[in-house]
Amino acid sequence: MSEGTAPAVGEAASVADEAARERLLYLRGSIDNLDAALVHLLAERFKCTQQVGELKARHSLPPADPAREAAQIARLRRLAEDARLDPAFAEKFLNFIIGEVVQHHRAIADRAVTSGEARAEQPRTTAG
Ligand SMILES: O=C(O)C(=O)C[C@]1(C(=O)O)C=C[C@@H](O)C=C1
Repeated sequence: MSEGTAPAVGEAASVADEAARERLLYLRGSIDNLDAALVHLLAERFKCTQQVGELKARHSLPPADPAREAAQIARLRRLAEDARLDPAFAEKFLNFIIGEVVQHHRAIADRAVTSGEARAEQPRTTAG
């Protein structure tokens, strides 16, 4: 800005541009931190579901549990509403993750069957 005079129109615009650029950088820093947190949270979730998949395969339990999924979706929609997040988006996001988990569960179950690790069905008794 030239000293002792009002800023020229172009100068004022470039000061505003500079402030906008700084704000954008600041917000992008937060977005990067949040994306990193999401990756870590998802990694922890998949560590748990990996163990669930192995447990289910060992005990010949079905990979998907629609009743559990319905309860999770209803809960997440409520949480999203409270947090002012679009519940339809929350549902789509959870369905996307669960779809991936079920695929992993199926792959684990297939491997368990091939390697003979899956627990064989209990033979039916004739008595009773
Ligand atoms: O809780 C289970 O039974 C899981 O296998 C985990 C999970 C999930 O990702 O939350 C995945 C598949 C099921 O249909 C339900 C839930």
